[in-house]
Amino acid sequence: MELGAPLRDVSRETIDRLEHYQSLLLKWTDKINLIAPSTISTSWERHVVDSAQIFHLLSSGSTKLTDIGSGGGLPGIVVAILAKEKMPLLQSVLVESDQRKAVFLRTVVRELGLSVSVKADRIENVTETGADVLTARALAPLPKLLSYAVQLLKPDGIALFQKGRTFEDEISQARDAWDFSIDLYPSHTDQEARILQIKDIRRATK
Ligand SMILES: C[S@@+](CC[C@H](N)C(=O)[O-])C[C@H]1O[C@@H](n2cnc3c(N)ncnc32)[C@H](O)[C@@H]1O
Repeated sequence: MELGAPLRDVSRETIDRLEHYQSLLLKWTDKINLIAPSTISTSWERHVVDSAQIFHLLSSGSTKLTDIGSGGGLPGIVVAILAKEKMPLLQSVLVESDQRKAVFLRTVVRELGLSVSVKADRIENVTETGADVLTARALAPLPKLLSYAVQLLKPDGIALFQKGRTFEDEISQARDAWDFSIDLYPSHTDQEARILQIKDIRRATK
């Protein structure tokens, strides 16, 4: 197994936990389609390593992370596994409206002893606000993600969104309705993808 750059400096225990998570993900995917069948054979790189990149973009003082539309726990569970070793004060909330996926997420949290609570609800109903960091992967177009960000982040919080090749179009669309500052990071797992680090998000005043 190729660890990938985002996992080179982690302990054997953390790799064991990530492998345990991957095996649960593959086992449950048979029944509830947590990842696309076409990505099963490349799931380590495509999902685990891809999600681990997010951990390296957290600021060191982060204590409260919210991951929305977590699905099978990407990136939220992977980030929480890395945080268990490297950022033990980080507490995460994973928001997932599909009840079966929420059961899966709670199973992983229990088996791996992670500092994570799972909200089996729609993002729009979440009342825990004031997150330091908001993450989302494969959930919604950027303008929609920004509306979730203003709902859930503290004023100086940071959003980390993983986007594929449409990232430039999504950013320019979002500029119609939102003001924000953004930094783009390359993805280790997909040349065409970017990680969008966004802050100072406000509705645009026309
Ligand atoms: C395409 S999946 C992506 C899952 C995961 N983030 C990943 O990268 O594999 C989107 C997930 O978001 C959930 N979802 C979509 N809209 C939601 C909403 N409004 N509130 C909560 N969960 C939502 C869906 O149930 C689904 O599991």
